[in-house]
Amino acid sequence: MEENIIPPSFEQLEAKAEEFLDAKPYDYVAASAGAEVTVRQNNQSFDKWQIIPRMFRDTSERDLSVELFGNKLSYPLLCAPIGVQSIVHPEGELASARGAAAMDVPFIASTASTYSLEKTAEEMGEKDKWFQLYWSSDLEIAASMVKRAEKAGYSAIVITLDTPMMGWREKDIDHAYLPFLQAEGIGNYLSDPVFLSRLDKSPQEDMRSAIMLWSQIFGNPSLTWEDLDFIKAQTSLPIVLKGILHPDDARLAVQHGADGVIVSNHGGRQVDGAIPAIDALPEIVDAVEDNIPVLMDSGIRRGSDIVKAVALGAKAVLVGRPYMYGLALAGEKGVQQVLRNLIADFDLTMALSGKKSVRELNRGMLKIQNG
Ligand SMILES: Cc1cc2nc3c(=O)[nH]c(=O)nc-3n(C[C@H](O)[C@H](O)[C@H](O)COP(=O)(O)O)c2cc1C
Ligand SMILES: O=C(O)C(=O)c1ccccc1
Repeated sequence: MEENIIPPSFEQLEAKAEEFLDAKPYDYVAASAGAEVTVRQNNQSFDKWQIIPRMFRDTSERDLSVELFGNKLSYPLLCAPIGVQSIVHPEGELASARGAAAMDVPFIASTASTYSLEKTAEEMGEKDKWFQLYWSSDLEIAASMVKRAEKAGYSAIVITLDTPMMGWREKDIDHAYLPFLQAEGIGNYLSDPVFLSRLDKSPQEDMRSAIMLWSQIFGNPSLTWEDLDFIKAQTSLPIVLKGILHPDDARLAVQHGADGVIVSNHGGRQVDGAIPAIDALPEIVDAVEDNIPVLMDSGIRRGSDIVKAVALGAKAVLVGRPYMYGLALAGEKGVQQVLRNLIADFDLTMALSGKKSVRELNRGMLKIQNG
């Protein structure tokens, strides 16, 4: 890889991806819902929190690891589930999964992947991987995917609750861009025995009908808390609920037996005007009272963002768009470099704040501006 193909600055990385990609796929990744207020505030809200570094604290040896669901993670960092990655790079999720594995960062494979979950798992060998479920309105398909993920070696199931339908994404509407209509992002369906059994003709013979069926069964806006038992009954893996923003929903998650929650507004792609995830985090951490781990995503761009989120009580964070830009620019190596930069920045920021272990990060090290 050429020197500097992955700029260390997020803003430059994004600008470079914009230059490199066609407008449609770039906007699909970069843009958000509505006037894009939430995506901006996701980033700005981190600035409100200020770190108060401590001195003379022997930070020569540092431990960045955390424990989650009985597994040790090298860093409090995972790759967020991102669908249709083939729109920015032909190897899509396969390259991202390899890049994440090389950095010892768990990869969360999306239901809406272009490549099947089994193929992605193969790329990662024994490295930690989670599967993200879009809970189909065809319940047998949802069950089938969860069982396939467990069989393929995934160690947790993330259920995304905030996207039973796509948000109002003005740039995509303007471009009339829906990658699924070109059969991208439906690899887990085209490889699913239950999905295939619903078709009269195989996708090879009649892809249009397969895509039509996908569009009918993808989302499931009728789900309620009572339905969670259905998925729990399909698997022994921990269940993590993604898209939690209200403390009452975090309490409901605990009551209904979720094993973890991810505080997220989907990178601002669903409800424009939604609360920034970092602002929702502290109350949610308080609401779950250490019963289950709380993770967060939406706006993680630099090491200091990770320090702040963990200090506010997140056990780990997920990063989304930055690694997509790395994938676009340099495939597997690009993903690796984006993650390496983020981890190096996190390590330095933690050390320079006077902390030698992730366990030492706490709210006492932060001050809220004008607060
Ligand atoms: C192009 C794109 C596709 C996404 N696809 C999924 C998906 O398939 N499943 C999911 O749970 N979240 C999906 N997300 C949301 C991410 O998992 C994550 O919540 C968000 O990107 C985090 O914000 P960040 O981009 O600011 O880091 C997607 C995000 C982007 C940018
Ligand atoms: O674009 C997204 O944010 C997303 O979550 C998604 C949903 C369905 C298919 C692919 C991606």
